[in-house]
Amino acid sequence: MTPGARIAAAIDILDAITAGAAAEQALTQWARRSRFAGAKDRAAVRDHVFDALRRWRSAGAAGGGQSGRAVMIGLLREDGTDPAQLFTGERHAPEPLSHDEAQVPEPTPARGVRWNLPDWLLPEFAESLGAHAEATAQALQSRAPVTLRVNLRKASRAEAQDALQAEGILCAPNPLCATALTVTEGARRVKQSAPFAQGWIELQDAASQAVVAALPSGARCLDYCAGGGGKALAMAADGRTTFAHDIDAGRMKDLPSRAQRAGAAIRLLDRAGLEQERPFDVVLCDAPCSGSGAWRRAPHGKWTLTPERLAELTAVQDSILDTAKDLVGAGGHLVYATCSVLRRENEDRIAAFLAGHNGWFCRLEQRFDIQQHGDGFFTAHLTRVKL
Ligand SMILES: C[S@@+](CC[C@H](N)C(=O)[O-])C[C@H]1O[C@@H](n2cnc3c(N)ncnc32)[C@H](O)[C@@H]1O
Repeated sequence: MTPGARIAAAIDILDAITAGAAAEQALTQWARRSRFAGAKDRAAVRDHVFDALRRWRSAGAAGGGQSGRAVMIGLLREDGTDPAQLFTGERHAPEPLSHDEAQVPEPTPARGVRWNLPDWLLPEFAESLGAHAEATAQALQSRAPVTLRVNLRKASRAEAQDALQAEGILCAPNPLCATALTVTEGARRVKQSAPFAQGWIELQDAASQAVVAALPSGARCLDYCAGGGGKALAMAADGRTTFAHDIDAGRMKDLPSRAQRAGAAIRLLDRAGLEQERPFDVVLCDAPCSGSGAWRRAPHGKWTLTPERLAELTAVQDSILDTAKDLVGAGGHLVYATCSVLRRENEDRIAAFLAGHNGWFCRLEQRFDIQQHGDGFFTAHLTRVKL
């Protein structure tokens, strides 16, 4: 595909997203009907679409509208490319710019446009992040690093780095966690590499790894909201006896094969299994959240979150902590984590838990800022008082 044809594809996909499709679904549907597109084309189109979603408001302002076409025009302008060079109408490129489209709009000073967030979220960001609010909103406008977790049961970080380098995948140690490597070249080949096949590495954000590395000590650990099991795998690699649960067991379907690849033993527990196996020394609740700390990776979430949905999420978070606390033994720890930067999903939930439950104290609350090395995360350690 020509560069212009890739832009045209991105415009179609963005229009499908605006019409209500989920971003991944719109990309998959485009890929299915575009068999001619090679791996590089698909990657380039995906990058255009995700860049546009990260900067939807500012790109729309620079392109003079809210359509996929206007947003792509604006995105090119923001990146210093004259859109007329690519909007040629030739070889599947978008039609040339109209007279109106060729007029570059005056830059707007509106904060929601500069921060590329919906207006209702601006006070949430300001209250949650104070002096860091603007920098956080800015950080969400660029791509996230590709980060690996080295499985120290199989290889040291240096050994994994060398093995990846031998396959042309270059990495640098990530300062957020001793198990983390940031991929600097060859990220798209990671899943085909021998270190991946042999269970030496997993794809995992560095702050996510740091949350597990900071867990309180305790031999029997439960990942109560395990999902795909990224954190359970990290717990098991740390030598803990690891159990995994999720209200939606289907989300854990790949966990047994991932654990086998990693050489880890993880027991999946349903509700009855939880009753049999409790109490645990550490129960991690990596709760469902807005995902605002990871909106670089899933930028559509910025525009689909609503105040109502946020209120629903905080109710789910409270209920998860309330149920999971009963699985923790005396002197044990209930650990809360989200990949959100919003106070309402973080510190406020811990305050609400402590206000409603006697016999617990909070030993640690830690925020991880969105930055070059990792996503935004929050974790808190609640300890059950020994009677
Ligand atoms: C943020 S994701 C977990 C991601 C996972 N820990 C990882 O590191 O890959 C949250 C998970 O919580 C699960 N969940 C939602 N409500 C729950 C509940 N009441 N009890 C247990 N799990 C729940 C969801 O199905 C989802 O898989």
